[in-house]
Amino acid sequence: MSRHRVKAVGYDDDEYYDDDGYDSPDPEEQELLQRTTAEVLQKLGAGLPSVTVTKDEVQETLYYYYYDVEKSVNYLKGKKEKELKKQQASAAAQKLKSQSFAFAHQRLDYVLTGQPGSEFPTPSPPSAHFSAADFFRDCPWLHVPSHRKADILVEPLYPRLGLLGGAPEGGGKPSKLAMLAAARKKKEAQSATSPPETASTKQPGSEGVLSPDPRAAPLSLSERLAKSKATKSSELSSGLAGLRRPSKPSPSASTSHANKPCSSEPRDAVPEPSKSVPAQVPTMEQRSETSKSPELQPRVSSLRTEPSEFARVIGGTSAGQTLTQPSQLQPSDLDVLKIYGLDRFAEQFFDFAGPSPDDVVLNAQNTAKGLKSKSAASKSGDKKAQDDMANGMNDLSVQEKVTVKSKNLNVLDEYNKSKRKKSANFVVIGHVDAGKSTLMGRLLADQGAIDQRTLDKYRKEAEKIGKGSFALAWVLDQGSEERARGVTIDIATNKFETDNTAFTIVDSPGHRDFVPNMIAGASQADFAVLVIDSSVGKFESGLKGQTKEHALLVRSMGVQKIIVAVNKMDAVQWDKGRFEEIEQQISAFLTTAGFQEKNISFIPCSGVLGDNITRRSEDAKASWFAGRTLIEELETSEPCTHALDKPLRMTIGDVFRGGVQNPISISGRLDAGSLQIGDQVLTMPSGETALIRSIEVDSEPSDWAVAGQNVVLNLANIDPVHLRSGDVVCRSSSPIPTITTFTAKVLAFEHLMPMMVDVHRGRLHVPGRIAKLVASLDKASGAPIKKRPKIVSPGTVARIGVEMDQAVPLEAPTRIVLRSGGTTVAAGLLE
Ligand SMILES: Nc1nc2c(ncn2[C@@H]2O[C@H](COP(=O)(O)OP(=O)(O)OP(=O)(O)O)[C@@H](O)[C@H]2O)c(=O)[nH]1
Repeated sequence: MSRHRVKAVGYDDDEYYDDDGYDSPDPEEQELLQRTTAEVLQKLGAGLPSVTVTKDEVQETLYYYYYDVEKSVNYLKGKKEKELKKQQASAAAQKLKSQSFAFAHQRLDYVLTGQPGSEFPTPSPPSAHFSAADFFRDCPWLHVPSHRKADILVEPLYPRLGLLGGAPEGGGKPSKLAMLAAARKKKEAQSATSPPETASTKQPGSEGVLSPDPRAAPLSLSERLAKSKATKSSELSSGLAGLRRPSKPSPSASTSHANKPCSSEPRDAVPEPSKSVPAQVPTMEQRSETSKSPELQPRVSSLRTEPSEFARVIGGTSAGQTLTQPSQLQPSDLDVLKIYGLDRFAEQFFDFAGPSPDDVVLNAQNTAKGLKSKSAASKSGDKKAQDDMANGMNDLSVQEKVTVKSKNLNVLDEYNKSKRKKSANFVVIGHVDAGKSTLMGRLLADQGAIDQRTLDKYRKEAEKIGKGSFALAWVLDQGSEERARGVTIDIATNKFETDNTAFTIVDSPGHRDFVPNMIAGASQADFAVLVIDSSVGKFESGLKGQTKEHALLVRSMGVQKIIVAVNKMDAVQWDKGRFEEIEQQISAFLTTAGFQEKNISFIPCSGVLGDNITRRSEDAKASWFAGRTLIEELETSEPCTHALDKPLRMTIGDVFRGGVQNPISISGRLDAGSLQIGDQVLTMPSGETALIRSIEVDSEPSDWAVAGQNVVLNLANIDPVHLRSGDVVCRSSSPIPTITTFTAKVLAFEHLMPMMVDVHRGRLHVPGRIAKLVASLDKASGAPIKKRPKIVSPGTVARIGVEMDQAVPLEAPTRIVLRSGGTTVAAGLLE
């Protein structure tokens, strides 16, 4: 019959089940089933009204209990009660879940938008207890024995309150700084437009003035504190009223605040969830609109931590005032901070748009001193500064082009027509301390190029540092190090004029360490003045030193005329024999070095005394000398002829910044060609072009310049980074080539072989190497004597191949000097 019973009798399933699956009950049994079903339902309906039991369930139970009504009712009752409890539990859990979600939603909504009319929600206690311990019960790693737990101190995420962030719990008396600031405020208020203090306004024992309003009567600090307590509590009561449910005003708001005037916003100020919180999440547009809502601001501001008394004193807000500045934080920032409970500190600590605490203090101090507040200045000036900067940036233009109108002169015609004096450069060379600078100082002084007053000043200053004998040398040695050491370091140029000639002196250093500078000076010279110290022993040491080297160098650089000033003759009592001895030795050497006898002249002189410089010596011991004085000898020296009609070449001696009119200037001597104002020139090796804005020739403004003249060119339309000493100015139509290798005919000063050398040309010097010895040459004819020698001995003329590490502007026939290890090894002509 039934499955239950059929199974009990042990029938096989295959035998039991017919095709339709079930056997159908007989009518008698059906009647019993109907009757008992009705009974069960009747009984269940009385006991469990809310529980719905289906007819099938009842019949199934009756069938199970052999139509026993009592058993079936009990079973069904128990079952339904269990189900009911289960349903209730799950409903409670669902309700809690939805409540939590709604609360989070409300908080988020409140934080993001600050909906007007909404109140900050507080979660209601959950109806069902949720135990985290139960939830993690099966997590064994959480059950750490207490003896194994480490003591870990976790620093708070936010700074502790105090000072400007609000006074600590319990208030406390104001700090010294607060008192000091209060005193300053008092001074400020007294000096401001407030009415003079009367007996009625002045409170006995007042310690300071805390009135933010200069028109208001000043209050003492104690009054201020008292007022702060009262106003704050009332303000909080009223301010928070809108945030709480009217039916449940928090009594703690008034009491706790009254007791803690400086404490931060109490937690109990946070209202409970309100039904007025809209369930619908507003759109972003709505949020931004509502966040700007003015009526919301007091609510937002009232959520902030109240400033401390010190902050109020410094900031000038009264106790009744709350921080009503709109938040500088974005709602999203606050949202994140709220998660960590930092929201109430956020606006204080991250409000960078407002004045910092330091600014507040400084502003207060400045205000007391009558200075302009930094914040005020910055606020008002910020926009202006930004605008100025933007405009300034727009105004800036690297490509600012200057146009200068050229007069289109025929410069050579102008030169020929001009009555300008011939100009001559001479370089002063010789061993260190031979007296070169002193001699030139004397020359300049005697020629009136330097006034007596300046000389006296130099003398005084030189005596002060124990170098009185160098006073004349200071005319040329202008550098502080040069003066302190009594040694010339770099070349110095100075000018003086005679009736016929404008002379430029190039005083070079005698010390061997500064030979490169001497080479730069020699490259600008038409002729040379070799100064020799005639003192006993000094002449001899000079010969071994730089006397010969300098003479050789100037000759190698193309100087043909040389005047030998046998100096310090006073030190040898104008000994004629000494003079003749020196003359003989030097003459022999110079001739060997390539100077013609007719181009060599000797003058016995004394730079210190000025004998035979510009005037004949009056010393009787010097009466044996009947030759020319130095100035007479200079006058007879013809400057070199220069290639005026050749392409423009000018080696830059110096680059300097002038004034506003002439920001970039270069100086040097024109080696070849000519130029005029308005010319476009090319600088090499940079390859940059520049416009000639103006020209100075021998310190005089000029429209043009020709080869041989010392000029200052004021340039435009070029960045100074493209200009360096040693660079060459030329024209784009005939640029000077830049090369890395060359062949040169040189006179060897030392043994030459394939070796590392420095290549010097004027101010320019670059590292390189002698790559090959092509041939040694006959001195007179220049014909090769020996091809590919392994070594070239000193005094030999040779043709060599040189490679340089970088490309430099060089062209034949340029004079070059090769140095190695601090000595000059060769000098000659680039072929
Ligand atoms: N007795 C005497 N001393 C002189 C004479 N000329 C220069 N001196 C001294 O020689 C010293 C050196 O003089 P400087 O003019 O500095 O010599 P210098 O050749 O220019 O020296 P450097 O440029 O450093 O190589 C100084 O103490 C001068 O006073 C001179 O005619 N007679």
